[in-house]
Amino acid sequence: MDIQWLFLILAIVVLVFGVGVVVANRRKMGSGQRTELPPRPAPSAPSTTTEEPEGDTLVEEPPVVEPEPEPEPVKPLSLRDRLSKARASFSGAFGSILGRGAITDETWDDLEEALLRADVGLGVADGLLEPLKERVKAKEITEPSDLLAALQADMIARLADADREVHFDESLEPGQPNVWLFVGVNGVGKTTTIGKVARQQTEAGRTLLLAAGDTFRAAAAEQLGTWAERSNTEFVRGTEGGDPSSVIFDGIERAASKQIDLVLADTAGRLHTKTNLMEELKKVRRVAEKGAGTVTETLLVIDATTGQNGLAQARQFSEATNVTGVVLTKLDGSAKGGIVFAVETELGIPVKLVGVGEQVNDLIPFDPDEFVNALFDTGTDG
Ligand SMILES: Nc1nc2c(ncn2[C@@H]2O[C@H](COP(=O)(O)OP(=O)(O)OP(=O)(O)O)[C@@H](O)[C@H]2O)c(=O)[nH]1
Repeated sequence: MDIQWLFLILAIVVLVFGVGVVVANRRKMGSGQRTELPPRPAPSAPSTTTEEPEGDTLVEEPPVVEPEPEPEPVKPLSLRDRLSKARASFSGAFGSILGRGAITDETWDDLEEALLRADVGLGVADGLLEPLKERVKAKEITEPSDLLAALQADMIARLADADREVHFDESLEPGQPNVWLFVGVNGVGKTTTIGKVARQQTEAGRTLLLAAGDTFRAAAAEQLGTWAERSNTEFVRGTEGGDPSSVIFDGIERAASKQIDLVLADTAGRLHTKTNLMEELKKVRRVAEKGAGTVTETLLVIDATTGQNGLAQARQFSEATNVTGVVLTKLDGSAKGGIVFAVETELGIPVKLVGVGEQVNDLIPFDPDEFVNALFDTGTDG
């Protein structure tokens, strides 16, 4: 064989062997890489893509998002929760009465004290307890628990039969707005109450205008303006120290021209001039009735924390103007919820709405059953 041919055959053998070794090494390396891959992120990792070699392509996995834990539902406070201070006036007395096991002289002292502390007034306290004493004397009631149940029922009965509707006259023509006047001394929560009513009435589908007839304090008008913005209602205000009646008159005229359903009118609780407040309120009412509107409610706003003082105010206001209902505010912070009984029994004015907090939904229709039951429900207070 020619030496050249020998070299050529040798070179081919070496080449074939070399390629075989390289391919075998590559295979080996390929399988080694796979085992050295970093571990896959756990499903809960926030990363949204996972790279995993599969041949030469990168596979995108859908993001693994763990569901957010359900937020604990916020339980709205019940009337019972809001009345914790008022209930405290009763719970101590009820505890001692039930603890004694029999109806004694102390039972009557405890009950009278609890009722007076809650500010129902002496007349109402006597009116509630005297008939019960007769029933105990006649052995119709013998157990302390039955006595408390009878008192609870009598308190509910005393508040029954009142017309608690806030009146809106649907029969008035467009251009003849209903007018609700809000009266009461400063700081009782008039402006806040108007804001809450505005929101509720707007949600009920009525169109509204708020008239800032309290011209004593510029801040009061500004506060009302903010409520008007929040509930997207029309708003009329006057100059500071201006005539409250004219602001309300202008408001009613504007509402009439725009065919607005309802005007909520804030009034002064104090005046710049020496004019008597009550005379001013009479004038407000006269002027409000002069134009296109009809006053269908005059709501007296009373701060429940003032107890019997509130009663004195109610008497004065009702003598000056035809008060058709009471709004009792701040019942949530008051131990003197008994004022409800004093106002209704002594003045015959129904409590129509109660304020139980500062938020827009914290104004609710007054429900005697719910109210009295909340006062007596001392079960879990300890
Ligand atoms: N806790 C509680 N606070 C209330 C309630 N109603 C009103 N308030 C608060 O009482 C304060 C006085 O309320 P306003 O609405 O400004 O009282 P006002 O009668 O208009 O007083 P002036 O603006 O001074 O005429 C504010 O801080 C209100 O948030 C209620 O039902 N519960």
